[in-house]
Amino acid sequence: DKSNRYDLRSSLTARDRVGVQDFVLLENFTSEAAFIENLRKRFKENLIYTYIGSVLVSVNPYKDLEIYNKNHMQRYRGVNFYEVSPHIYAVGDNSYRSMRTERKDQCILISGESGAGKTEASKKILQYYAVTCPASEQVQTVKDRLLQSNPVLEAFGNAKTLRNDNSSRFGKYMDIQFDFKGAPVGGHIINYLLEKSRVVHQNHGERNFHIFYQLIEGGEEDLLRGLGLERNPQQYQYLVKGNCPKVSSINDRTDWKTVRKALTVIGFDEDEELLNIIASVLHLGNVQYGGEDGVACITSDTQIKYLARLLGVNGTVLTEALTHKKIIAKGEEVCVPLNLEQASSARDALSKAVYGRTFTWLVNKINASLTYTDDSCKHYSVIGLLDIYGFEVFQHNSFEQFCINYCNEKLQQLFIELTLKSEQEEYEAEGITWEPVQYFNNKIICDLVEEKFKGIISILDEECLRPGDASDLTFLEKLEDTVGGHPHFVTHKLADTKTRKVMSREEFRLLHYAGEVNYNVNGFLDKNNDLLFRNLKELSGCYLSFLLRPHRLHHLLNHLPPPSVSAPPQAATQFKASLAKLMEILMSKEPSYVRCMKPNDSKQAGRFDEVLIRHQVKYLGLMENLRVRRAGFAYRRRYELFLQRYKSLCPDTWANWQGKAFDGVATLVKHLGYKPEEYKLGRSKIFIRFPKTLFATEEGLETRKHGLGERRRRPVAVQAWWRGILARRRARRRRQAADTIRRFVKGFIHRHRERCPENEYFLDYVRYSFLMNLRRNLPKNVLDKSWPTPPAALSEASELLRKLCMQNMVWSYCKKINSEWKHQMEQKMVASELFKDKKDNYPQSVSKLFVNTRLNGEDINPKVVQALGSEKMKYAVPVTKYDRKGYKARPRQLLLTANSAVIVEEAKLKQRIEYATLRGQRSTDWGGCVMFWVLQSCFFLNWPSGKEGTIDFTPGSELLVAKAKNGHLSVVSPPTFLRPARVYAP
Ligand SMILES: Nc1ncnc2c1ncn2[C@@H]1O[C@H](COP(=O)(O)OP(=O)(O)OP(=O)(O)O)[C@@H](O)[C@H]1O
Repeated sequence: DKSNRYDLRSSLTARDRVGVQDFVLLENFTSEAAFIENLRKRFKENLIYTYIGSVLVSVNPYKDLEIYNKNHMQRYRGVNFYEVSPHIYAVGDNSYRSMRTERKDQCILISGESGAGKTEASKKILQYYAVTCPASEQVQTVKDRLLQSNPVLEAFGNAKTLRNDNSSRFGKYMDIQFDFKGAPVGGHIINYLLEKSRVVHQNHGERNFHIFYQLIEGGEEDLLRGLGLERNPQQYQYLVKGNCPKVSSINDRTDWKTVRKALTVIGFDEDEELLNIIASVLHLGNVQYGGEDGVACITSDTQIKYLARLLGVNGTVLTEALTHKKIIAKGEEVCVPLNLEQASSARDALSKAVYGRTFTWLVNKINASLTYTDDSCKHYSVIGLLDIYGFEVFQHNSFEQFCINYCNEKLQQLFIELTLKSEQEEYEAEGITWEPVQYFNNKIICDLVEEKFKGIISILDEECLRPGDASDLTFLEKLEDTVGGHPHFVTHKLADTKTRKVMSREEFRLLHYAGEVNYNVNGFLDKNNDLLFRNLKELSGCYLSFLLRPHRLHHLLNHLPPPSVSAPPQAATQFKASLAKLMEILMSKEPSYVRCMKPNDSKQAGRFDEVLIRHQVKYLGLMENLRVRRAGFAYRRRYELFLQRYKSLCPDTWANWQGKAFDGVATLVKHLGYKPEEYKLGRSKIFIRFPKTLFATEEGLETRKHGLGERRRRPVAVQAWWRGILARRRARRRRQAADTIRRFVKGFIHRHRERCPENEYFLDYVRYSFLMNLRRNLPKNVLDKSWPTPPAALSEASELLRKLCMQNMVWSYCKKINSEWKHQMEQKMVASELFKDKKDNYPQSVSKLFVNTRLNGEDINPKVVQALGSEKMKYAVPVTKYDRKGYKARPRQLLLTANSAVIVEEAKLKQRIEYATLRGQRSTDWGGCVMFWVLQSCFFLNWPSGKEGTIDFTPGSELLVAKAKNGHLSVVSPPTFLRPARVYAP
């Protein structure tokens, strides 16, 4: 993984870095022109993705780019958001990882106008999960079904429009459920506001839902014959309105095969009935009316025959239902014929209702096949994908645009709720100083639309339900009366002259957060009513018989027109309720945003229409988004969580931090080298300003985890085993210690008794410690009288030992006495007799040995040798030589060594010199009477007898022997040289 990451980083070429990858890094981040220029620059290089913090902005390339293969998927796996070039896979991966690590449900909200690439983006995320998430055999089935749900839903819910050849004509929210291992195990889809009007009418250049064309183009001959269909779309009124049955970018025949296969994967076994209904809708469209006096009658019964067969209804009842309506007059039910226009409306209403319910039923079937049935996995995490129509602003905007734009207001409200507002509130709550960002809170517009009693939807419902001649125009008047003063509402009547010029009298204008939109009220009431003529519902028992079988789709009953007394919820109200539910779902999750844009209106690759882009930048609220990102902090986490996650990165916080979490985090970030401008510490959370700071930390963690993980996995078993051994060892030691203490105490109590089991441990211990003590403190010499005090039990043995020791010392002492020593002793004895109590310095002289010279009869001034103990003094060495008998002494030499000063006979000296290696100076000139050699550690003076002289010793760094001016012999010597430590006194 790591090497992969480096590969990837190095693959971030100069091209990848065109402009900025994240708008947050734009120098001039408040300039819309700079924003668009960055988009343009990147788009020209086929870099269609750019971030605003964690929001992904995507521009539809209208061509296949080589950035969606498996290699790419693998590269984005587990890689931090900012390490690689922006991509839809990074968003998918980020949500997936957050879900896994933080155990929080996620949602990815994909918005943008028709053709901007929302559906493609959601499919890419789904494919990413299908490829990269772990899978078992069962999971593979779920993955397949999740993927295959797309072609089915697209066949029934998508159509070619002017803006998009494959436009989703419904909103879709899809939950992907993951088990604890992170494998996708199920899913659930909620659909919103299918554009049913397309079944009966299409604008020029547009088509009906794909499935009709697929069936006619791709259906096998037998199948078509059975359904009473011809292989020619031109034959069907519902397929010719847009005058565009064939589209070059669409291959209906292959798509048909794909859909059939997908239906099999999903486990769909009612496709025969499904196709019957699709064919019925086409036959219904071909029901033609004629008639006189305004009374409608069906001109040909061919369609009725087919319909009766395909739907299993009675032909006469169907004919009656398509040409009459029931009304209650004076308490009685009366059957009233319809005029031509009314009959056509009834027919179209039936077609729309049939198709709409079939679509809902299909979604339910898909959901049933995606339901995860394993009971052992009750707790799964969820990633929701919302692919919903973006803001729509056309030349003529109607009820559908009103609903769609209302939905977008709600989503913007959610965005504000989840990011902008809560962000600022959080900073305040955490005590973090932050300049508040001014943003437009669109709640005021949401309220204008949805408020109870006073909102536009309530007023519309009221008009639909009130008795009397309610019409689209009376609805408009009602609006003027009720919300006329609202700052975001204008009508022709209320507008200033300038606005009046661009508004018709049938329009009202809403000032949406993204811009102004004029809505034409024509058809508002009908579309909101969405009702079948009351008597058509009687058909329901048969024409939708298979749908109504309880075990199949019992809930469809709820969607059927209710009995005449209680009115069904109106379309807008239903939509409002389902949006409220959606908001609730999204609110409980952590959102990620993908903002899709289309670069031009002609579906062309490489064309970047700045006007169109500017428009989208505005109504996607991107500049607002960027402003907030730049002012705020990119990331925040509770101290406990932050510390828990990153503690291993600092030796002070690893493995456990004992103090407060706040202090731990402070220590940690200090260790990580965060700069003051990069973060702030709030009351309970750390706030990190730039994503890159966090990602550097994340990377550190990854590296560390890699190391730790390796080490941790292998030794777990060893650790457990070793811990067991240590614990047992500690327990054994504790037991032994307690036992020892117990025996010691008992022994102490019985210490004066004879040796017995109670005190034997104690006595042994005492004996042992006495002997050890004695060994360390034996007397040093025969004169030393010290002896450790024995314990009572050992006094006798101690005395015996003491005597033995003394005898031993005396014996060794005696052994050392040689004849010379013996002689000394005798001398000392003589001296004692002579000087004891007579000479003051006698006591000090006792321990001093007589030097040989003296013993040899030499007469050396005692001062000489004594003084040799100090180097700083001046020493006189008077050497007058006589032997005892008065003969001239044999030539003598003064030998000064490190320890002694002795006069030796020349002959003996020569002998010594032979042993020594002569290294040093030799001088013969000291008043003509001195000969000396300087050896490494001593020097010799050749001293003629009867001569007197003075030697001056001075410490110095180098040995130097010379005749001084005053006639003395000057010896400069290093401190270690010629420093007699012990001398023999003469
Ligand atoms: N990432 C992409 N790479 C290549 N082509 C793309 C990409 N995204 C979108 N397109 C092209 O743009 C067309 C429209 O995209 P898509 O159907 O996803 O738009 P949409 O936003 O879902 O529109 P609608 O709201 O009408 O459903 C696609 O059919 C495809 O041809």
